[in-house]
Amino acid sequence: MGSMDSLPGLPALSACITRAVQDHIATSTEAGRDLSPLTDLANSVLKIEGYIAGDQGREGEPSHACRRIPLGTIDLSSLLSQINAPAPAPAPDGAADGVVRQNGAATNTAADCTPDEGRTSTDRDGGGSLDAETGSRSRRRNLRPNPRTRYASSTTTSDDEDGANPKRRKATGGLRLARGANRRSEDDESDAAAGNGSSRQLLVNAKNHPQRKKREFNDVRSMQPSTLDKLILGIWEQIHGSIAFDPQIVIDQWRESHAIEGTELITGGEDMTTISALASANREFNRMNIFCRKITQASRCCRALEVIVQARWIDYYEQRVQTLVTDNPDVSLTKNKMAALLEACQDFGWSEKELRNKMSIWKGYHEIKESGGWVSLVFAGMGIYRFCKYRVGFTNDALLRLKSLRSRFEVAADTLHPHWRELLKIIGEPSERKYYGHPHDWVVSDNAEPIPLAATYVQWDPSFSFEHIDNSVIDEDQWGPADPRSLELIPLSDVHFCNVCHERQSDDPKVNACRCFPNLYGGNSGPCPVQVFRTHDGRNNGLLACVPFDRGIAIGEFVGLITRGLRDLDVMQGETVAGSYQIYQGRYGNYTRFINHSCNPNSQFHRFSWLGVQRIILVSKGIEAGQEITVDYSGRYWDNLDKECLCREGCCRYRNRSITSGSSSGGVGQGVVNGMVNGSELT
Ligand SMILES: C[S@@+](CC[C@H](N)C(=O)[O-])C[C@H]1O[C@@H](n2cnc3c(N)ncnc32)[C@H](O)[C@@H]1O
Repeated sequence: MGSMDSLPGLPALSACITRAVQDHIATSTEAGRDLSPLTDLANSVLKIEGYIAGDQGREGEPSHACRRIPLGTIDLSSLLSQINAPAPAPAPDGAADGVVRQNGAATNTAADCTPDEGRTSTDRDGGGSLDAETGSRSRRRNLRPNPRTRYASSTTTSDDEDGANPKRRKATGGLRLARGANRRSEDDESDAAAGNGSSRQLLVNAKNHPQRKKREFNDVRSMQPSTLDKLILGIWEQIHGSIAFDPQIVIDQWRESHAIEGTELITGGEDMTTISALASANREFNRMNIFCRKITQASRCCRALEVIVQARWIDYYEQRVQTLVTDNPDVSLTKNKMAALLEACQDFGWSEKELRNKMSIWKGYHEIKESGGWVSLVFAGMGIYRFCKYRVGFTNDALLRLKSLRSRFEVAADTLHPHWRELLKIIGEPSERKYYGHPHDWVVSDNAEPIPLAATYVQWDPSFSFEHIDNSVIDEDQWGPADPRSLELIPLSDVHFCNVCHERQSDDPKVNACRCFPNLYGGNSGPCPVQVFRTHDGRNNGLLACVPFDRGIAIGEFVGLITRGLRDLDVMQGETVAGSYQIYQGRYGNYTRFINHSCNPNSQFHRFSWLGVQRIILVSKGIEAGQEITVDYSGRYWDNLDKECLCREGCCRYRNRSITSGSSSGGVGQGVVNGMVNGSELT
């Protein structure tokens, strides 16, 4: 019988099969499926063997011999015990983690499945125990117990959150939704404590929040997005990115580069010592950063210009062919095309082959423009070249998908980069801006024109208005200049440390060392890649993720008017040493106001302190690009809402309820009566 050594490739195959078994166990457990056939074998070892069909046998063996190939064994007891038992500390050699033994040797299964052979099992899966709330990809990774997941335990105390009492997490997964009686009684208790039985409240789950997955050096995503996905993600990232897109900068930069002393940085190039000397001085380094940023911006505009001109060239080429066909009706189409091509070759100074190669890519740009509009070309970034060169996934469906995104791209681009269309003037295309205001002043849908936000509320509130703000505003009539969210009655110091990572916090990026939620705090926040969208199922609007939000990433802070004493309006309620305060999003706030409820949500509210001030932030539990962002409003909210839940989850807790009176405003809760929905008590 052949040994694994003598059959190259089989260890990898074996590892893949083993991994499939592990995945099956993991996903079945998370989905709550019955694993009894396996658990009955909990003390056993699963042996995997294969046959090679039509195998001629090895030299010296009869050709009809059916060769059995040992593909390894899986220690079920170790695998199942990780799922069912409290998490042990990670074994340094991965031996406790679904180890596969092949011919006696312990082998790292995933490493064999992927090209990065050098990884140890500790490298690979570093974090996460089995967790019911994670997306399937993370679930697979989370087979390994993670000593860092103390927040996730349903038994953790608030001490845990401060890091004072780290406990191992229960394998049941603290992020699992508490359901039924337990959940309701928990809610009721908190209600009673707050003396707030009648308001609709969202629940901040203070005891745990989704932990960000630590990116490992060798982390390989098991499911790579398709090339079209990458292209689309690239467009969203460029639109929401930190680099301002303004074609004017190309011209300004050109002028500036000749006017300032640093001209030699781009024109001289004669000696690198000039650059080194400049960089060594702090001031000069700073200047160099700004210069470099401007050049990067300019280059991005130039690259966009190049792509749109090349796509436009295809239109001109086709027009030229048409003219030739009209002028030479007796000449075949192919010959007319060749004639047009050769004319162009002369002007370009390229060979026919060179031009044909380039044309095939430019035709790709042209097709993308026809579907996704100029906006998708302008913001596509470098990925577009590869997409058009290799045409992986460049199908009609892909083009239809781009078409459905076109107006969504335009809303984001027009509102975040108001001048981008100026580039289109150069190619003789209309350049008037279509969408004004804030990105979230528009409600988008696939395959339909965006509509103004106010139009989607007018049936409940004819005078609806909503101002988008980045930071909460203190209602001074109620609180004076003091911020009731402040965690210290008398501020002891101007220096603040994070109560999670214990690092220094500052709005100045040079001073800040807290990286807990870097997209929100620490000086480098940008526009959040989300859009308000039309739901068409009775929930009015909702919030859509344009890009993926990995588990543990903050989506946004719940901001609004910090006030108190509001009645019959829906508010988020907070609690600090100063007492109770309310965050009211009725007239101003941010995109967190548009998040709908789900009984199986993909985000959750979480308390965080920034610069000594309590914040309520929305943290992702793992959200894919294009998914609706949802949160669990909690029983306290639904107890006071005369409406059925439309989340359509199998585990829905608030559907088929008996509705007592007329539903609040018939739809969205932010109508005439309630002005704004939300409410939570921060206990
Ligand atoms: C914070 S708002 C969310 C945004 C809201 N859909 C809108 O268009 O403004 C909460 C309101 O949205 C509606 N809503 C949210 N989630 C829902 C759900 N799962 N089922 C039914 N209605 C929901 C309810 O009217 C609720 O009062």
